[in-house]
Amino acid sequence: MHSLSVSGQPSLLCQLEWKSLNQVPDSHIWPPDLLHHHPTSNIIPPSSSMPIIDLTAADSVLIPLVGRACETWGAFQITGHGVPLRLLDLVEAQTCRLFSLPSAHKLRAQRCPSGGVTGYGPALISSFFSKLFWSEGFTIVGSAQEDARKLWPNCFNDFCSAMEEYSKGMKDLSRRVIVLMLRSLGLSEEDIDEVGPLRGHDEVEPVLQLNYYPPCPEPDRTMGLADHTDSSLITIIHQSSCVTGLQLLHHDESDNPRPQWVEVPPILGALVVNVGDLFHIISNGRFHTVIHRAVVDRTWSRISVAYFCGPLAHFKVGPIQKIVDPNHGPAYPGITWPKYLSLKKKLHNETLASIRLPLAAKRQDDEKKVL
Ligand SMILES: C=C1C[C@]23C[C@H]1CC[C@H]2[C@@]12CCC[C@@](C)(C(=O)O1)[C@H]2[C@@H]3C(=O)O
Ligand SMILES: O=C(O)CCC(=O)C(=O)O
Ligand SMILES: [Fe+2]
Repeated sequence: MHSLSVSGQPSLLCQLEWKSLNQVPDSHIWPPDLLHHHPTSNIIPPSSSMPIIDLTAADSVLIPLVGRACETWGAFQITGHGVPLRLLDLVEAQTCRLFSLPSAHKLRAQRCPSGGVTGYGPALISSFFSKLFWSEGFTIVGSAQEDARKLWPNCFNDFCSAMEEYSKGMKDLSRRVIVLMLRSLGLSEEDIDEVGPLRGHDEVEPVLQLNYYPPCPEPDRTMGLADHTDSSLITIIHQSSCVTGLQLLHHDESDNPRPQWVEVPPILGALVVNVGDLFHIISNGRFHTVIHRAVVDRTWSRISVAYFCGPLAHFKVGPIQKIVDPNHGPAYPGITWPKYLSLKKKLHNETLASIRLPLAAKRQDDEKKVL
């Protein structure tokens, strides 16, 4: 997927020696208005909690559960997914090994400042903010070999084989989850083969984002990873099992008129599935693309490994015709993943709104007015 390019990241990497700091430097202090909008403390316990779905159940049980989770939360945790704990521990250990390297060493694999996607650096969305994130990232598109060689010229293999095995596991799992999601929209197995975004799934280059959030002396003054939606169809996240950090913005319509940040509790061996922007598009807006962020902890560091599952680069993703209500028409045009990403690098959280089509009913009204 070399056609993916997200540029505009800060060329100067402010690489901190996190451990030496006993307060947050100005470069990482987030303005109170941004933090005020989304306070990191005072999280009201939600009246319902995020769905946890055990994939060992029968498909007939899973399909409605998955559908409801995607419509109401845009995210859910999965257990019984078949990815062995050994593999989750392995990928976490290799991620830990990478981020434990000395700063100067990690910078050898720095993401190319003029528009690179792969390599070491702040998360790509960091270019939208004047303050830096309390985190480090490492992005792998396809093979990790080139960058891993720069980090460990003589022993890059352990890292690469862990990432490869993990990506393979995630690829199979993402297919399974996507099929359940499509079935919940009313598509049959045959429909999925015909129209589904899974065409060429095996050839899609895996995208992995490794995130490291060091302990922070003043966690309420900074941000690990600011609120965003993922561009993918779905993202599968493994988070370290003892520290909370991932939060979802959830709108609990029954009780609370305002959306609230809800913590995603780490559960040993469970994985988090996020609905991304592209699935929101193919479901014609029925599935909720979830706004999420990561906050940091005073005492503990945290690691997460996110697998972004998207369609083949040339595949145009648009609302699936069979599920579009003819009275309203499609809410979005067809778009490829690389095209969507290039818009996202300019518009960030406004991207979906920028391509949304007026409702067919409204279009007809407007057309009548012109006549
Ligand atoms: C395939 C993808 C998806 C990307 C861009 C590109 C490679 C890295 C991904 C992330 C990972 C971190 C959050 C995010 C928001 C970011 O800053 O970089 C993601 C972004 C997206 O989902 O838009
Ligand atoms: O650290 C986390 O749990 C979230 C990571 C994330 O949202 C991402 O990589 O896109
Ligand atoms: Fe994300």
